[in-house]
Amino acid sequence: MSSATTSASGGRPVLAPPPDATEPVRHPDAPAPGTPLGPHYDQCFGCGDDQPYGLHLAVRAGEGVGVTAEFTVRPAHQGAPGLAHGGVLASALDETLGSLNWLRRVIAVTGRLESDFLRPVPVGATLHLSARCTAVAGRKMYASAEGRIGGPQGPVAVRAQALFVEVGVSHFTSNGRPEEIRAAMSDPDQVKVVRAFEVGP
Ligand SMILES: CCCCCCCC/C=C\CCCCCCCC(=O)SCCNC(=O)CCNC(=O)[C@H](O)C(C)(C)COP(=O)(O)OP(=O)(O)OC[C@H]1O[C@@H](n2cnc3c(N)ncnc32)[C@H](O)[C@@H]1OP(=O)(O)O
Repeated sequence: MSSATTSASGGRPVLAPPPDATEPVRHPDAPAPGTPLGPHYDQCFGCGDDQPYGLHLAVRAGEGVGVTAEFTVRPAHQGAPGLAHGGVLASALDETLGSLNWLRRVIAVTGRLESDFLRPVPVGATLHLSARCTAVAGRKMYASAEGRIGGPQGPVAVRAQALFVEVGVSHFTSNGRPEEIRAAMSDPDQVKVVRAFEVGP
């Protein structure tokens, strides 16, 4: 019987890139460091402007295949009184990590996300996030992220390692609820986002 940490990788620790992994490549048209990436979908819980209880994460391109982001914890994000819910913090890490794929112009979804919660994060605190892609192997993208509180140089409160898997647009059109897919396809801004991915490197 395979262990929980090796089951999806044929015996290899799942978040360690395989020997044939390569360095991530930043797409030539990736936005300059410091540029806001903007939401990939206005209803996204992580980055969407139209999600009232969402994280409204503001992600910016960094150097190489790296990003930074800020997320301010609101009362809707509590787990214990006055403290952020761990699942919400994991969502902030997931969204930040997911946005790395925009710099590669690859559509990818989270396959595995491992999170460490090192310090409690109070309501009102801003989590200063940074993420970078560490390796690519075929459709798999390996990445890590951390979130600091009290300022960009403050102590690390959360961190994560993740594996994203490249997918086509059909991942969404075949699996998403038809009414949201129809609405997204009739939104010219959303179609622009999809086209940008489809041009590819
Ligand atoms: C107009 C309408 C369209 C709109 C489009 C808008 C564009 C928007 C742009 C961007 C959106 C991005 C959204 C970001 C949001 C933040 C990120 C999220 O939260 S995403 C949601 C959570 N994640 C999922 O829901 C995935 C659910 N899982 C799956 O769908 C599949 O399991 C999937 C795609 C991950 C893999 O399935 P397979 O059948 O394609 O491929 P297999 O062969 O199973 O895996 C490929 C390789 O990956 C490894 N792998 C897969 N899962 C693994 C795991 N959990 N752990 C370790 N390795 C894993 C496998 O071992 C395999 O490796 P080997 O090639 O054999 O070496």
